[in-house]
Amino acid sequence: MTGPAHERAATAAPPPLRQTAPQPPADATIDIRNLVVRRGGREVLRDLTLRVGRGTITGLLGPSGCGKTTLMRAIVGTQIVASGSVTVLGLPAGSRPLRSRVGYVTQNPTVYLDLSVRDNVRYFASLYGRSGQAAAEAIEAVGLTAHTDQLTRDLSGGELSRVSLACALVAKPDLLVLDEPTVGLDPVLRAELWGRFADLAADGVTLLVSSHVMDEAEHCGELLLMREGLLLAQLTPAQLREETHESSLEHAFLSLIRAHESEAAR
Ligand SMILES: Nc1ncnc2c1ncn2[C@@H]1O[C@H](COP(=O)(O)OP(=O)(O)OP(=O)(O)O)[C@@H](O)[C@H]1O
Repeated sequence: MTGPAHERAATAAPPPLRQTAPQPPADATIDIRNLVVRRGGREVLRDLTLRVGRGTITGLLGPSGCGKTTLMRAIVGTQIVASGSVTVLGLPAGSRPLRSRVGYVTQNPTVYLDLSVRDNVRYFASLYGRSGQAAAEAIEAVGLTAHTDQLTRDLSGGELSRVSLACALVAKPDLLVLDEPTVGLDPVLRAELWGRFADLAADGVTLLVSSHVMDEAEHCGELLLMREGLLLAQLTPAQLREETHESSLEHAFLSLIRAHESEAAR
């Protein structure tokens, strides 16, 4: 989006960052300092500083175009950054040793359409030295056991994205970055996936999950709330409700945005 209003928004000095959630320890899984990213000649991430602790589920929330995917790309090391630092598991984002330790599932499923579900997941298993049994477990975890022998080209959109997720899960990464993993899933499957994410976090896996649906925020231990390339707040769902005096997380986020806008206008 271009235009005078947006250009003004991109150059206005951001109000102070609100970070009310308990700060994770120094050995945070993700440690970002003063990150600036430009795309198409525009600052799409504007001086972001945040830390994400190990074994947590962090929800990355904000309206379409606010920079969620760009931030995830910076974390997995596929985004050129203009300035600032992104450290993952103690190493610079994108460095070679992180390749097997960081899983990234994009919004566009990246699977081989001419292979079955099993063969896709087994292929990724072999890349990471995992067994056929691990592949079967990953397929089970995403609820696709009944489709194991089906060619992926014959799957529905939601099923296809779950194959991508299984391919990431089979590597048993320390950090799993998921871009809108529940889009197109029915409520039962959504609940099951969030249950699975909770199990992974309990095992020490760190999950960063983006969504633009605020009711997903309920499943997260902590939230990163973004708007127009800025991090508005890092806090828990309970803190968001408390700060805004709103019981619905959707209303709470809107209230936070309004408070931020009036702060910026002053
Ligand atoms: N390749 C590109 N070239 C120029 N600008 C881009 C490019 N990709 C993204 N942008 C812009 O960067 C901004 C952030 O995009 P990003 O995809 O990170 O947003 P998002 O929050 O993930 O959106 P959504 O929820 O719709 O996926 C948007 O304004 C977008 O138009």
